[in-house]
This record gives sequence, structure tokens and C-alpha cells, in this order.
Amino acid sequence: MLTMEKAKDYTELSEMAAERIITKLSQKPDAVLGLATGSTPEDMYDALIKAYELKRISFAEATTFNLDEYVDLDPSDENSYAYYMYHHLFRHIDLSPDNAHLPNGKSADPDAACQAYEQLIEKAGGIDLQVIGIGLNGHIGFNEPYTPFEQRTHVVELDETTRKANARFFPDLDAVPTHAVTMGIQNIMESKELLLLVAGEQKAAVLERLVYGDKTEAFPASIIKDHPNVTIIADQGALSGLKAADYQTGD
Ligand SMILES: N[C@@H]1[C@@H](O)[C@H](O)[C@@H](COP(=O)(O)O)O[C@@H]1O
Repeated sequence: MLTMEKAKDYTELSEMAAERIITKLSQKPDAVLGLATGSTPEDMYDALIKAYELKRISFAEATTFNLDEYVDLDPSDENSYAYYMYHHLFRHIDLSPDNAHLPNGKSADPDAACQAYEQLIEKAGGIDLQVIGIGLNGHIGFNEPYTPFEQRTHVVELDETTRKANARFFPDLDAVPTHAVTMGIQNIMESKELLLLVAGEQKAAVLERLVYGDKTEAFPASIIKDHPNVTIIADQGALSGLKAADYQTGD
């Protein structure tokens, strides 16, 4: 079932997304959370930190798995996703470092590292709630267009468009890694619940394609319509290409 929730702006979207995680942790303190990076979830993390400071939630029993990580960036590199997570969330909360997982982008044996990551997820009981964003080309995690839907955790060569979109975080385009490790589309689909966040007018065309377009490997996010429990939270800008009836009633 796909449910669409409308936020009036990015702030409300972030609060709504945080509330979903707060509810999950209240019902299941040892929940396994799938986390994402990028600009979109930044304020959701701020809202979660606030909720933690107000003692509304604790992460003491929780476990987290991130979707992806660049290849060859050290966790201390401020452009690595390990650093992003530490900076935006982990250092502010009571999540045990032993329970905070990201793919290993620095392994000498990347395939073995991908398998080990999957085993950790399995051992934790699978992901209860996976937060995802969407790239301008429809990628989820770092699963670029034409990634097979059955793909599991793997090393990817990043699209030029993705490297350009993410260059804003780096000194220049050349500094953007060419490869990343990402959970596969299959792993994302195996999570018990999916929460897709879409913010801003620059994402209106991708959201429009996701909602009205066909399921195709050319547009990786299109697969999520097959997931049994997916919620899209989108703000007004992102929703600007949709007919109102399509998001007020859900689908
Ligand atoms: N690998 C990440 C994705 O996990 C993220 O969801 C997406 C959108 O990012 P943003 O939220 O900055 O638009 O692109 C990045 O490249």
C-alpha cells in the first residue's frame, strides 16, 4: 500500500518524518532503522535530536543501518556518509556506536564487505523502517538507473549526473568519488516499512514520474510501488506536478 502525505514545507516534512521514527521507537525500542543521507533528511535528524533531548525517545536499544557509503573515503573525511551520520545524528544521541552501521567503502575485498553487511542486517532481524530519499534520476540509495531490481548490496560506479548533483558537498567535481557501496534495491524492498522523503520543486518531476510512471529499471524508485507498506512524505514544492486528488486521498 502506498500512502502519500502532504507537508506544507520542508520543516513540516522533517517533523512528520521524525514523528514516524519516534512512533516506531516508542512501539519498539529495539527497532532496526534504515537511514539515509543527502540534504533531505538533515532536518529530520535535527527533530530527532530534539525529541531525544526532551526525553521523548531513546536510541539505547536501537540499531541503525545506512543505505550507502562512498568508496575510498575515510570515516573521518567530512564528505563520507559515516562522518555525515556522526555529525548530524550519532554524536548527539545515545545510540551505541556498536549498533550504528554503514557499508564499508574502504574494504580491500568489497564483495566480502557487502556480504558481511547483509549478514549483519539479517542478524539484527531485518530493517523495521527504512528512510529513503530519491535522486534526480530516480536513484534510491546509490542504485542508479538500470540497476536490476533484484540487485543486493554492491559496489556501483556513480552516474555522472549523480556526481554532479553531489558535487555541492565537495571542493570540486573531481573530488567526488567515482564509486560507492549501496544496499541493493532488493534489500530496500525487504525492509518491513519504507518512508520516502521528497522535498522541493527540483524534485517535482521525479515525484511526478514516480507516481504516474511505469515500473521500470530505468527509474529505480518506481519499484517501491510494489512494496506492501510505503509512505511518501512530500512537501508542496515536490508535489507541484501532481493532481491534488492524487495525494489528498492517498493511493
Ligand atoms: N546517495 C544519496 C541518496 O541516498 C539520496 O537519497 C539522494 C538524494 O539526495 P538529496 O536528499 O540531497 O536530494 O542522493 C544521494 O546521492
